[in-house]
Amino acid sequence: MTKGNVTDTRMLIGGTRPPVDDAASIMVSSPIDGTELGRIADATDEQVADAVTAAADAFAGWRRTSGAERARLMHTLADLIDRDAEDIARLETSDNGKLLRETRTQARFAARNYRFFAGLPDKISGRTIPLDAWDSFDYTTREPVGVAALITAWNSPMQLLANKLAPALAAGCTVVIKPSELAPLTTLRLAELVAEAGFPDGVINIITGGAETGMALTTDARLGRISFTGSVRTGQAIQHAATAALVPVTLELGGKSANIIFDDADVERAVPGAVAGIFAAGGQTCIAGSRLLVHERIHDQLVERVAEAARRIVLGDPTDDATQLGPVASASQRERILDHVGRARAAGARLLAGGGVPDDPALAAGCFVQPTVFGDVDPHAELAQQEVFGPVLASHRFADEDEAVAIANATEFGLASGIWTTSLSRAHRVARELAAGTVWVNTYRYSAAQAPFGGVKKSGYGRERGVEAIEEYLQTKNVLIDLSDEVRDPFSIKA
Ligand SMILES: NC(=O)C1=CN([C@@H]2O[C@H](COP(=O)(O)OP(=O)(O)OC[C@H]3O[C@@H](n4cnc5c(N)ncnc54)[C@H](OP(=O)(O)O)[C@@H]3O)[C@@H](O)[C@H]2O)C=CC1
Ligand SMILES: CCCCCC/C=C/C(=O)O
Repeated sequence: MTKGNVTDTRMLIGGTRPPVDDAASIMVSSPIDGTELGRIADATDEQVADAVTAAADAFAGWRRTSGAERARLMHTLADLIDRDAEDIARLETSDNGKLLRETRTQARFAARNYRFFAGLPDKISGRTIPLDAWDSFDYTTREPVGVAALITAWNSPMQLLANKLAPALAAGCTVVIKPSELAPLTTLRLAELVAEAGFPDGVINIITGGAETGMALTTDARLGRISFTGSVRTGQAIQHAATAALVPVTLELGGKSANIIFDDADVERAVPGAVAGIFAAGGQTCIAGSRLLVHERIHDQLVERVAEAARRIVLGDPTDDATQLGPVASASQRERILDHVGRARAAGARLLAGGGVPDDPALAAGCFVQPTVFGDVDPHAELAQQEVFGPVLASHRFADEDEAVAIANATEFGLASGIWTTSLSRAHRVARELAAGTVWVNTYRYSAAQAPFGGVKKSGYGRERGVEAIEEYLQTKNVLIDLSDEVRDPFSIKA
C-alpha cells in the first residue's frame, strides 16, 4: 500500500519543532502489518508547561486579531487540508487501520468543519441590556476563555481534532493539542499546514506522549478549557483534576447506541442502516449502533439479514477500495474485543455471525476481527451494557414503542440513537423520549458540520460542531456603566 508521507514527527511548541530525543520517544506502528511508521517524542513535563506558556503568550495577540483575519487563516488551513487530503487520509489509515474511503471522507469533512467555523469569528457579539435605572448602560461581550487543551482519541484523529480546534480558533482561544500516542501522525502533519497557513507562533501547539503527558497538560491551572474525547475512565480522571483547578471541561466519551427498527420501517433501507451503524469504521467509533432493537414481528428475519450481510463483509487492506472492514487499531484492542465476544458466548448469547479472527492467512499479520452478530441478547447483559469499540452487534426484540424506549435508555450512556420507521408521528414521539445527544431518523452516522454533537449521561457533556460548539470556548463579560454624574453615598448601593 502507499503510505501517507511521514515527514516530521516533531512536536510544535511556540512555533519551534524540538528534535525527537530517541531515548525519550515512542514508536508508532501500523496495525495493518505492524511496520514502524516513525518515532514521536514522549514530552517531558517541562515541554508540556512550555507549550502552555507559548499558548498563553500568544493569546494576548490572537484575542485581539480581527474575526476576519482569524477566518482568513482558518479558510487557508481548510484549503491546505483539502489540497493534501489524499496524503492525510493515507497517513491516518496507515496509523490507525481505518478504511481509506473513511479517512478520505473524514479529511474532507475536517476541512469542511474549519470552513463552517471560519464563518463565525466576525459574528461573535454580546448584547445590550436595559436595566431598571434609566441613567445606566449595561452590555455584555463574549470573550475567549484563554488557552484550551484539546485531547483526542486514536480512532478518528483529524476529525476529532477539527471538532475542537475549529471552534476554539474561531472563538479566539489558543490551544495545546495532545493526540493519542497510538495514532498521532496526522495531527503532526497538521503542524506543517498550520505553519504554511501562517498562523502566528504559539496559537497552535502540539505535544505528544501517552497518559502522563495528558495528565501533565490537564493539571495545568493556566488552562481556560479542557476539551477531551476518549474513554469514560480517562474523562473521569480529567474531570477530577480539572475540578481541583476550577478549569471547565467538555467531555465526549463512549456510547452504547441503540439503532431501533420498527415493524413499519422500510426494511430495504434499515438493513444497510444497521450494518453501517456497527460495521462501518469497524465499530471503532463512539457513535457505533452496537445495539440493534427490532420489533418482535420482524426481529428474526431482519437480524438474519444483518447477520448474512456481516458474513459477506470483505475484510482486507484498508487502502483497497473493495475492502469493507479493515483491521482494528492494535493487537491489544483486538484482544479486548475478542474477550468481550468470549464472555458474551460464555454468558449464553446466541452467536449468529463471526465471533473470532478470520481464517484467511493473508490477514494473519493484521489485527483483524470478524464482523460479529449476537441475537436476542439480554438487555442487562454485559454485551448490552459495555462499549466494545469493535465490530460486534447485539440484537434485542421489543413488543411496542414503550419497551423499545425503555431498552434503548437502559444503559449508562447516551450518545447517539437511530429510529427506522415510516410513521412521522412515531419518529417524533420516540425521538423525544430517547436519552441521547443525537437521534437519527431513517439514517445512521449522518455527519454535518452544522449539527451539534455530544452526549448525555456517561457519554459526556458539552457540544461540538454547530454554532453551539463555539460557546464552549467563550465566556460572558458584563459591563455596567453609571451614566449619572452624581456622587453617591458609599453606604447606599444603586439598584
Ligand atoms: N464521544 C466521542 O466523540 C468519541 C469518544 N470516543 C471514545 O474514546 C474511547 C477510545 O479512545 P481511547 O484512546 O482508548 O481513550 P483514552 O481515554 O484512553 O484516551 C484518549 C486520549 O486521552 C489521553 N489520555 C489517556 N490517559 C489520560 C490521562 N490520565 N489524562 C489525560 N489524558 C489521558 C490518551 O493518550 P494516549 O492514547 O496517548 O494514552 C488519548 O490522547 C472510547 O471509549 C470511545 O467511545 C472516541 C471517539 C469519539
Ligand atoms: C454526528 C457524528 C459525529 C461524530 C463525531 C465524532 C466521532 C468520530 C468517530 O468516532 O469516528
